[in-house]
Amino acid sequence: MSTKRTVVSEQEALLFHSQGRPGKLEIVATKPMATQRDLSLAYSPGVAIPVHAIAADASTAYDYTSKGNLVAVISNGTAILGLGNLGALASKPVMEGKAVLFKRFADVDSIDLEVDTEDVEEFINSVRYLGPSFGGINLEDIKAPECFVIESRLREMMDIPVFHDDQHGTAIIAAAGLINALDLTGKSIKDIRVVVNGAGAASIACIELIKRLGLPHENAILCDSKGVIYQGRTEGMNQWKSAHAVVTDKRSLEDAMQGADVFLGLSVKGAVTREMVAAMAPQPVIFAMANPDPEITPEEVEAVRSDAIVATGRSDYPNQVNNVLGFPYIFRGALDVRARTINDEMKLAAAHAIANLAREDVPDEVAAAYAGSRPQYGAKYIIPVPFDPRLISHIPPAVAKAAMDTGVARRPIIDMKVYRDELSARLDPAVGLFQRVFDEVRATPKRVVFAEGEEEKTIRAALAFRNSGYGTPVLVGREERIRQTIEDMGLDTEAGLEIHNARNSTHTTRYSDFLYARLQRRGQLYRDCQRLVNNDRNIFAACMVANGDADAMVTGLTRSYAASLEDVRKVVDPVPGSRIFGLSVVLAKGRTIYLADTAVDEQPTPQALADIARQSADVVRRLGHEPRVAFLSYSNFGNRPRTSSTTVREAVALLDQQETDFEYDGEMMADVALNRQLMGLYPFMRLTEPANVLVMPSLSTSITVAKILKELGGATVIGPLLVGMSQPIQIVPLGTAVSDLVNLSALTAYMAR
Ligand SMILES: NC(=O)C1=CN([C@@H]2O[C@H](COP(=O)(O)OP(=O)(O)OC[C@H]3O[C@@H](n4cnc5c(N)ncnc54)[C@H](OP(=O)(O)O)[C@@H]3O)[C@@H](O)[C@H]2O)C=CC1
Ligand SMILES: CC(=O)C(=O)O
Ligand SMILES: [Mg+2]
Repeated sequence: MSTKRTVVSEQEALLFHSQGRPGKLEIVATKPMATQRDLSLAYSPGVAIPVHAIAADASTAYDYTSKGNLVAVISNGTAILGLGNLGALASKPVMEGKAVLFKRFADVDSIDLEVDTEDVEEFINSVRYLGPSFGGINLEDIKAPECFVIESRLREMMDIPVFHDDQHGTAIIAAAGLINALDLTGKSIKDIRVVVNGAGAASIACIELIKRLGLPHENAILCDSKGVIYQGRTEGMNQWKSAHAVVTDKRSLEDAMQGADVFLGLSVKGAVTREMVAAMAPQPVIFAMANPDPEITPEEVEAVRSDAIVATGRSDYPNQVNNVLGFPYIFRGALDVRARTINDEMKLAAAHAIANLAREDVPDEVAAAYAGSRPQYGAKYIIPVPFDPRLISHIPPAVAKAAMDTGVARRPIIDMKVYRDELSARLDPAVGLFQRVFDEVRATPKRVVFAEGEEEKTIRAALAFRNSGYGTPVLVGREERIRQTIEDMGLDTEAGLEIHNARNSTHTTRYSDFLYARLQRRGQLYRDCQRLVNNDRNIFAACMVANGDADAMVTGLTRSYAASLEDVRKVVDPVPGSRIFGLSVVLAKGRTIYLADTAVDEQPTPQALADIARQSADVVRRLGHEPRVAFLSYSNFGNRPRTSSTTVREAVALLDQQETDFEYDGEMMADVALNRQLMGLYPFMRLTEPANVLVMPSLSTSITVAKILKELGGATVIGPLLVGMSQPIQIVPLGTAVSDLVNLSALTAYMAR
């Protein structure tokens, strides 16, 4: 529930998709392919053995291939979101998107397949023979009524789950939201009057599931582009619409909305007016779920009804009723029991699991996923957000259990508690961490000054910073030049950006006075200070922060780290008693590891290493991790004592003499620090879990390690964060990419809170 709306521009969306490797997906091998032997095992001749095994017993395909964790997202693009029939190829970004959401939220591997036909038989024939490849089929954005025929025929033909997400995924989430909305308004499903706008894939499935929950047939009115679906209507009808036709004299959506308790919109943008909402019953429930733009916005509803419970399909309003809350977890549960199908019992189990989760108290670590504001079950929180880390351990077990209870599970789960723990462990904790940090920045936006304001990369980062709702970017540079660059790049307007030209700023006298007071006894005349403020953008930007005109600063794209640091140090001091150093954040293999010092001290003394450990532990805690510090060297606990390992040992001994509130130990090698089994070789080790903070013996080691991890290890390396300054100021490495610059700016803003 972000308090600030995230706006993405068209350019950003295109750049996001085109940058680096085009698209959002790649395929990665799970086995080594390095040697002749690997090749002999993976391919001929070794591969013949699993071939024979599978031919003899089909169920072993789940053991020897990726089938059991692989879902195909298949579309023909005839109903892409609410954008209409734009064809198979145009649907690919959405299908790739669904595939990556499968991975991100439930660790399900997924591939998109776009089938270029609108013919029902051709489509069915393209999919029906693909069963051996996959553990499940997620049909997507196929328009009604063809989708009903396609899904039901494929369900009959295939022995794996075939699930049209726009139908059932949406129905499950809408049902979960409705269960809670009715609970909150004290209305019974037996008594309410429901209007559904749209009579396509999503709407028909929603109304069917809600009727299964107890809504009487005659209490629901469906509308489509021709108005109310009444008994006897002939225009634009089909058997699925007819099944929900009622006897009524209402003919338009406007008529139907009179006195209705619930509105479910699965149609198109702007289909509902304020007048229609005003005419609804007290405490109306309005789910305007058309994507990307709802039938009516929450602001418009709010203008006429303060007693409504409102949901949309979007992530930037409270109550996101979107099938992303369901499909990753529903398939996770179905795959884990090797289900033959996803039946109604499994769908209802998922709906209840989601509804129940919203009623549970939100623990501290989960509150973090909610943009700093702890959600409380109520009108603005009827349903969990997609980033709620509890979804993975709540929904799949409910789905799996229902599959087992209804006899469609081919491999029952023996111990649900163990299964739940395994599910939680599947999520990458780093993603959650940064989501939390960035959400908190959005909740308390900051003014961040970008010293190198004329650089194209800086401008892009500043616009992304603004669009992400992190705060107001302040660019230092010449206005004309910056405006021209923005125009040349074909980018958005500069609205929401501030530009300060150091040469004609009204602040320069104040900053020169400030700088002179600091530097007069360091050999600088007043006019030297004036020149620095006027000419050096790092000095000007740092003065803005030091004088309270900005909350934080970012620089470094165009100068060496050391030169930028030297500039900044003229204006800002370290925190008294603290040391200045760099802390890099490494995200790799689902782990977050912090490396220090990656920026400043070439050959730290034992005291410096001890200080770096202590200060790193503080920062890591502020970022939401419990620090476990390993002092690294080329030896383990004195087994090869030389000068450099002795320095590290002395650092540990120094910390031993101080009062500390975090785990640390050393010296040790990196593999011992990170690998639980190897840790076991040293039973006296004081770390209870593998380390997450690695204090490196020297600058050259730490920077080398960070660079190798990034280039060869596939790790994301953020930073280094500059630690120990009395103001939140960050220096990025030369040539940093725009996305890293945005991440570091957001982290800087976070540190400024
Ligand atoms: N929030 C979520 O999770 C989800 C949202 N959706 C959204 O629901 C919408 C429909 O998707 P889907 O069911 O897959 O698409 P379909 O093409 O299957 O159905 C679209 C339906 O909308 C109706 N419609 C179109 N224009 C209007 C109008 N002005 N007034 C009333 N009804 C209208 C069509 O009427 P007719 O039959 O007369 O042509 C049709 O019944 C999309 O906006 C989609 O983004 C879908 C899935 C999930
Ligand atoms: C969310 C989704 O699947 C849709 O709008 O089509
Ligand atoms: Mg869809």
